[in-house]
Amino acid sequence: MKKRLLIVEDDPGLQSQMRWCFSSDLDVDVAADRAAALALLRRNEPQVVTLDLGLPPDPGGASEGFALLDDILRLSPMVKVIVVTGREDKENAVKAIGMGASDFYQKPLDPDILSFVVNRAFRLAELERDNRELTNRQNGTNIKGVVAASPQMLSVCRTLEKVAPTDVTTLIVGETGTGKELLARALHDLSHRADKPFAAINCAAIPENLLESELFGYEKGAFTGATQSKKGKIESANGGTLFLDEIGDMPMALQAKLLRFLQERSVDRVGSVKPVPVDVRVVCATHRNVAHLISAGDFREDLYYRISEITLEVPALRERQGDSIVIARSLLQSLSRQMDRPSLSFSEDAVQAISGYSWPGNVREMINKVKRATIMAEGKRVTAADLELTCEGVPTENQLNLRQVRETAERDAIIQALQTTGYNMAQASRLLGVTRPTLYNLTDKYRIDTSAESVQA
Ligand SMILES: Nc1ncnc2c1ncn2[C@@H]1O[C@H](COP(=O)(O)OP(=O)(O)OP(=O)(O)O)[C@@H](O)[C@H]1O
Repeated sequence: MKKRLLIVEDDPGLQSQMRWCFSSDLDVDVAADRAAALALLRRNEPQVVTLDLGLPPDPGGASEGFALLDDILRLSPMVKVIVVTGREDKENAVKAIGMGASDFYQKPLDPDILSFVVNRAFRLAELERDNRELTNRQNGTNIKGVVAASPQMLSVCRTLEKVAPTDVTTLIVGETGTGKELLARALHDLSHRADKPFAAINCAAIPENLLESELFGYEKGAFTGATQSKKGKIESANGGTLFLDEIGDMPMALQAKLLRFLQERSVDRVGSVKPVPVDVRVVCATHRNVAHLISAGDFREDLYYRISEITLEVPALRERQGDSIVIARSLLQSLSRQMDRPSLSFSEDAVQAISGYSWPGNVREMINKVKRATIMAEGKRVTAADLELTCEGVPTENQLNLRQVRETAERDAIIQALQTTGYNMAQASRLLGVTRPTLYNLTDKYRIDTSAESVQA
């Protein structure tokens, strides 16, 4: 693939110096403002962008540059953005890196150093692309209970498999119903602690005054009604894994006590002054935005750093290409077996509705809908109406360009056709109105695994 660089710079002198610096090795585009930069990003899909933060209408400040950085990373998260700042402008450089820029470069322009920084960014983009392709090629997951076929979820599963054998404190974040608890259990099951207890507690479901004694336990006489001593969840997980669900909802006072436990690895039961040493691996989960909680003063930053030695971000179901139909099929199979209605399958309109729907309640919502449909279906086919579904589209402003829209639609249609025909290439190619060789070319192009066995339940 040809290397393409987008230079965003409003100073005509610097524009031509930079163009001169790179045009012998790279395809170079130059934009002087945000609108032109976004148009070139959509049209030419550069792998690397150099971005001068001081752009019109705020050439002396950085507001327009930051807004553009945000746009670029939203539209094309894999692009490497090198932020170009003034000589003394360390603060903005740090802020840009925090937002997701991959590097920064300080003026005045030194062609050798800038070339070095730009080449390094191209190398990084290339390595990441190779890595993504490798991940896409290895389809399927062996994690018990997790059904996944999308590159996004498979990548989460691979990270989980690497993290599980270690004792690092792991934070799992993701919308409600995405499978955070399922993954927390998988972390335990794949660890050396698997034959020891997995103790889970939902910090949002227990009233504040009870949560402390539930977590830390209490001594006899610690409060009215404490007729005998009781171990808390932390102690009962000894040797195993403690799962703190909805950690974002933990009251401030308890956050301090939890932090102390994480630092000292011993618990103080309520009403006791003798700490009890405990060996647990801690996994936390939340559907809330912890950064927002911290800035609102509702979550301790020091505790956040303690619990997030590794963070697993579970994508929403709508962001996982091809997963919705694979999970729906697996659910239909198990639920119809449970309800004694075997051999149910989805009709064509149901398959389309499942793929087109945005699943705001993620897998949990899907379980409810498939359960309902299993009860309601009249024949052997479950229809979109049984699922109470209608189709939705992706908002245009979140799509990079027409090519991306076309390719996403093409990939989804191929996956759907393969799934509908049980991965029969001849039938799928007829359904899609293309020849078999064309279908093989397309599955190669999109790295779609054509063997049904690769999609595991
Ligand atoms: N990839 C998956 N494959 C199969 N089942 C799944 C998958 N992800 C989630 N589930 C199922 O969906 C349901 C909800 O999952 P889970 O409780 O783990 O979500 P959660 O993110 O912890 O939700 P919440 O934030 O509301 O606590 C569970 O029954 C779980 O087994």
